[in-house]
Amino acid sequence: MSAAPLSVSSAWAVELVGIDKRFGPVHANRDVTLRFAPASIHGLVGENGAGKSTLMSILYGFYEADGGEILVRGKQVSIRTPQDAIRLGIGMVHQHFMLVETFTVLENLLLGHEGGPVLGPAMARARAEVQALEQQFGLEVPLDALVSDLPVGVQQRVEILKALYRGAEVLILDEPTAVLSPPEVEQLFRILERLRQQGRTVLLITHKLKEIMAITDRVSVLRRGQVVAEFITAETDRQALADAMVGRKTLLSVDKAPATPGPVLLSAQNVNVIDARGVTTLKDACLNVRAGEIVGIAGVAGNGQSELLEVLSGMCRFDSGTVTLKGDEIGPATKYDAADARRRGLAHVPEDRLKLAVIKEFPAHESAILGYHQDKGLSKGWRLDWKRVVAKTVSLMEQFDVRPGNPHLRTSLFSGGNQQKLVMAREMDREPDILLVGQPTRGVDIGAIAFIHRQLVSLRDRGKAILLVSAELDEILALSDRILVMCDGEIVGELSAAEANESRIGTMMAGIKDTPAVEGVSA
Ligand SMILES: Nc1ncnc2c1ncn2[C@@H]1O[C@H](COP(=O)(O)OP(=O)(O)OP(=O)(O)O)[C@@H](O)[C@H]1O
Repeated sequence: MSAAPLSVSSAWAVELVGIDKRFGPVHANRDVTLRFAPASIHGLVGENGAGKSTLMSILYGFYEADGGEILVRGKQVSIRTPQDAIRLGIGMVHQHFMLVETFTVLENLLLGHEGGPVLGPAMARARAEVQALEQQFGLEVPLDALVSDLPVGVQQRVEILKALYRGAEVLILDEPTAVLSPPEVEQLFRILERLRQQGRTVLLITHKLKEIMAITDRVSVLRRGQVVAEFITAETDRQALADAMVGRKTLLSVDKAPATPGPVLLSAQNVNVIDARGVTTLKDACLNVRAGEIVGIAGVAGNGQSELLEVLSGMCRFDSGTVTLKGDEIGPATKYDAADARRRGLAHVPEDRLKLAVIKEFPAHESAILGYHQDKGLSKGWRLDWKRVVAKTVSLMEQFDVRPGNPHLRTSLFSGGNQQKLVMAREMDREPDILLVGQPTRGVDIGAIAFIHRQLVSLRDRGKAILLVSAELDEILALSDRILVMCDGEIVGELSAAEANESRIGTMMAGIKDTPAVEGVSA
């Protein structure tokens, strides 16, 4: 089934008119009217919980609206299921891909195909049709490879191709760049531009205003379920978008004084990690983090940053080398786990919030004390004192502006940004001497990002040592006093904040070594 030619009987590809949706007491979409043009990329921005995903889920048939109507190419339609949406030429690429990992790309593309299993000549025809689409949109994917063997950027291309193969004229992408490396983002943008040139409509949900400015034609801003602003992208800027999202003036840059570093509190010397397959995932890592400084680790995801954080936080063993925590040496044979790390004054905000930092199914007050159950202030005798736990959670929620401030609400019902603020509050509450923090603002809206950044700078200014791993170069550049760059399991270079810029870091991320400066990576 190749994509049908665009037949436009209206100036709009899709119109959402007066869409309303409630989840119990939450009014997720309030009388939303939005119109999307053919041959355009339309951005949708808003704070966590503003109602973007709900609106797109209504368009894709996951949820039914309580009120309002949807028009596709000028005709009123009823979309009750994703199959209805697909039949109307609407496709969606989710943040978490919906592919069968043990199938090949081609098998995934044909899965759920209306004609049932495709064999022999029909299979050859389907392959030819898919290849034609690949050509048309510049979407290269290895059709016979197993999905599980593909990098995340290629899996995403499979999802896009799948939607196009099912005839999508309108493609919804929910935070598509959250999991991509910078070169993968560039490649995705080239594909989206090709889609636009070929008359398709792309609806792009993202928290990254830079992406909105780079690629969209128009952008709509949602706040508390309502459309509060619409812009032609060329006529606006990031600041205006940020202000509309938050509803007040927002500081986009991080306000910080130069660091005054003290003694080294955390160091690694020639640390190596060899994984179960015998691959060295962390090679001879050497670094120092001093009191009163933020050291940022830049790199394309999967180049050893996660292993480095896991070793330093006691979550993963290392095979050789030494870690020194406030003067105490830790070797591969030393007993050192996450609880030991905490006792020694090291706190850790893990990269994978949902897997490692909270328990989704538990109420917020249980996630808010995870790892700190044995604190004397939380127990009565040998049992946890739940009243104190709840009171502690309420206080953390107040300090870190966690919304809603309900300690009994299930953790999974908070937005990503609010879950992250809860984790940051928990880890910073004990004034750790050393904080390891991985991807602190992934999936987090700009209001919460500004808040989290301020907290990190203030911790630094209180003389603490912070090691920050982030896939966001802007974040690394905004926060770090020194920057180390990792590639292929190695720290390939170091730059001071003054020397660092995107292009220099980008070159190092590609594995081209730079001369160590200031502290020296092997210092
Ligand atoms: N299935 C659901 N049940 C109950 N409440 C929900 C459900 N889905 C969303 N909500 C609530 O509806 C509101 C809008 O959520 P939505 O996910 O649409 O926001 P968003 O703008 O996409 O946020 P984010 O940027 O965090 O993804 C939030 O308050 C959210 O908690």
